[in-house]
Amino acid sequence: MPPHPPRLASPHASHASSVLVSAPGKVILFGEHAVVYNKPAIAASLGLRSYAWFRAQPAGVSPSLLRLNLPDIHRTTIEFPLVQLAAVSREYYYALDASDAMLRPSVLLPDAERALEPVLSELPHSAVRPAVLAFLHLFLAICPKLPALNVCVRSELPVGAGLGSSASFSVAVAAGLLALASSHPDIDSEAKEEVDPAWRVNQWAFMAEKVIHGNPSGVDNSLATYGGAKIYSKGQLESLNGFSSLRFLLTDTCVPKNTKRQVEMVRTRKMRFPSVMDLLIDSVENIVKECKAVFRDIAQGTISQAEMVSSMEALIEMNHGVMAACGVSHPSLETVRLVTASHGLQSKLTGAGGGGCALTFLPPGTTRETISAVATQLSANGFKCYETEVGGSGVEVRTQRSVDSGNEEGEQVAVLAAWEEFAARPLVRDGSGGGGGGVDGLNAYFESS
Ligand SMILES: Nc1ncnc2c1ncn2[C@@H]1O[C@H](COP(=O)(O)OP(=O)(O)O)[C@@H](O)[C@H]1O
Ligand SMILES: C[C@@](O)(CCOP(=O)(O)O)CC(=O)O
Ligand SMILES: [Mg+2]
Repeated sequence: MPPHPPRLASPHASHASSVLVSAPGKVILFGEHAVVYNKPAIAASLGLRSYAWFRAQPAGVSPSLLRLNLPDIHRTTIEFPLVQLAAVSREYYYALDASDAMLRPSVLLPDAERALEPVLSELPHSAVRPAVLAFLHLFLAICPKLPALNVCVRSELPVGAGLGSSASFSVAVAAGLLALASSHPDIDSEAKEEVDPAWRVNQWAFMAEKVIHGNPSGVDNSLATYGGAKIYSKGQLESLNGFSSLRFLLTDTCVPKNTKRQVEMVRTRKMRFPSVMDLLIDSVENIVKECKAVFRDIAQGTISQAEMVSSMEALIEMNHGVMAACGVSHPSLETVRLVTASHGLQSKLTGAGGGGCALTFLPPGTTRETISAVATQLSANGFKCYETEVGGSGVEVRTQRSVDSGNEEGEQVAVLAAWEEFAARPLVRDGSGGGGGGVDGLNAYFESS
């Protein structure tokens, strides 16, 4: 650990790069909550993504700042003068457990969190604190030279709805900071070590998820990092052929839920009634095994499509029932189930439950008319429907072309305009937008890395 406050990066280094990262949300088909107890879960990345744009602070700005723009959570903008961060950082680094804390992903220990308290005390909303604390932990640990940055994170995902917005936020932030750290000659950090970059992103994102969730299983950040349609079990991912060809409707009940609270609730019930809860959790494991067998059988041609559909529907119904028994359903989720069942479609909660999203299985051949009729009825209940692909790419990191060098003034202006648009895009839950507005225009300025 550095025994003294870190040396700040030279504030306006001309080689400072900007980075645009995107990471998907996820949908859990089977296994939420049980996965916290080391049971397997079946999950896939979603077509809805979070985008984090990191820009080096323009030359001439004083004082040097970390400016964090999080419009999706109460339109938050926070500025941390770097001298203020440097002042708290001595305690923070001291409190990190290992002497090589910067060399490997490290959990935010209570003393390190306490050290950050002076810069956190005035955060207005409860949703803001975990996100900012997670960001600061990664920023200080990954970039100990404290570069001056503007950071904006936007999401196509509804926040707090069971689609893994916290994990896609965590993965995007981890990947962006690691990319900056490895490309910035003024920032010496672990990023120069020879470790699989995706592994490192995933591990740091897991640390951020711990700040936000308390006790995450790791399934969400793993899917947001690696993408695809997978079985997740004890930190390992296994591809699951057949899953990504299935279609689902996602319904956000717009009832806010908090994953940390939901996970704690299940733990409390498990401590109170272990003999009951252990069986429920084991039964989720068996549902996952049955689902895996269905995918195997359909791939081998030993069951018909109709048999596959009827098995999936039964498993969805059973998994939801078990989750309800664990105490994590909600009247709004039961309404989704009733509405979709009246059209012959099965639904279950997805994610932490207690509100948030339900997933409805759309068997092959479900007509457009049926989907529209269901969506219309769900909307009439105040819910919001998403039809989205599953199994797409994981985290993507793109670095900005040489506009930071100051040679291309016109392009600088255009990038700034794109930034403003990116930050001002309407919120998903406003019902007024979402879906990538302000992101498409950025493609011209970034290249894959
Ligand atoms: N785009 C975002 N910007 C800032 N913070 C975010 C964003 N997305 C998620 N978060 C953080 O994650 C929390 C929601 O996490 P969680 O309760 O796990 O719900 P979810 O099911 O969406 O992951 C938010 O309260 C916030 O702290
Ligand atoms: C309930 C849980 O299984 C999934 C939570 O997902 P989400 O935050 O509701 O998107 C918790 C976890 O796996 O860490
Ligand atoms: Mg979450």
